[in-house]
Amino acid sequence: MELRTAEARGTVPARDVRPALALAGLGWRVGGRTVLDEVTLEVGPGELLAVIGPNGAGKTSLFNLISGLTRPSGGRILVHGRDVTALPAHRRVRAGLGRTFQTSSVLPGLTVAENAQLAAQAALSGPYGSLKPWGWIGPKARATAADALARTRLDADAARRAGSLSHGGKRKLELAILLAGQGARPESAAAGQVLLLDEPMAGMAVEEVPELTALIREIHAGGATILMVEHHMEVVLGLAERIAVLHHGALLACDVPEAITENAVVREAYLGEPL
Ligand SMILES: Nc1ncnc2c1ncn2[C@@H]1O[C@H](COP(=O)(O)OP(=O)(O)OP(=O)(O)O)[C@@H](O)[C@H]1O
Repeated sequence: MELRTAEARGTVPARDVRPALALAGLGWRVGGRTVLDEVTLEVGPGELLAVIGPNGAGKTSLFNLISGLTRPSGGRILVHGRDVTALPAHRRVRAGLGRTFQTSSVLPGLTVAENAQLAAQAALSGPYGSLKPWGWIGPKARATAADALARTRLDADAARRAGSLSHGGKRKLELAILLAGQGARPESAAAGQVLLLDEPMAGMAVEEVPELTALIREIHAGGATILMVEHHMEVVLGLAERIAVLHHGALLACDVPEAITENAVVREAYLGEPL
């Protein structure tokens, strides 16, 4: 007897089941050492998936591979079904893949608005720039940046020098820069943004954590697919729909938060550290 799913029988509407981001057997070897070992993971459209793991597990290396800063030794990376493994970082950004960095990428001497505007204009101009002089900001970039600052509640600080913001403020500006760069591209908005957030809570004062958490929740609720590396377990458990656990470069588990916190192998990997 032929077994067919309800979707194949046409009793439920067909939906786009392509993952927003798919990693297939992704590996990275450097200096004779396997830093990442055949990582296979799918992030669904609009999903928020957190990657956790002890120090040195390979989380940043994984982000570097996905964003195109380093090339994998093996495996493939697909964004909305498109193979981006061979694309340079700026072409991946055009495919809808944006990233924040663990270390602040904010330009401290510029104003908050200028930081966001430059990101938007760079996205609009492409990797080789336009014929306009450096620093030229067009009306579309201004509007996109203003929208990103409003979404990150930085509009009141637009005229401030970015360097004068608190650490939390700088992390918010990083998010605004990411949103401004992505928002400037209608093609990536249509396809759905895939945002890689590298330890957004790193170095944050305790009182600043809830606001940034709420901001990430809002960006996610707006439709973005988010892959987030984060050590702060309260934030991870509060935001993530699924949690992937990396250990010694291999994917130990990937499941809903309740299953991960109960997982004995995961607990063992953390050597008794609280999850
Ligand atoms: N360019 C490199 N050359 C050699 N080894 C590297 C390189 N980059 C990373 N590694 C090693 O790969 C391992 C994983 O590092 P990675 O920074 O990805 O871990 P992580 O999970 O992000 O750690 P943390 O939580 O401390 O940021 C570490 O042992 C690191 O020393």
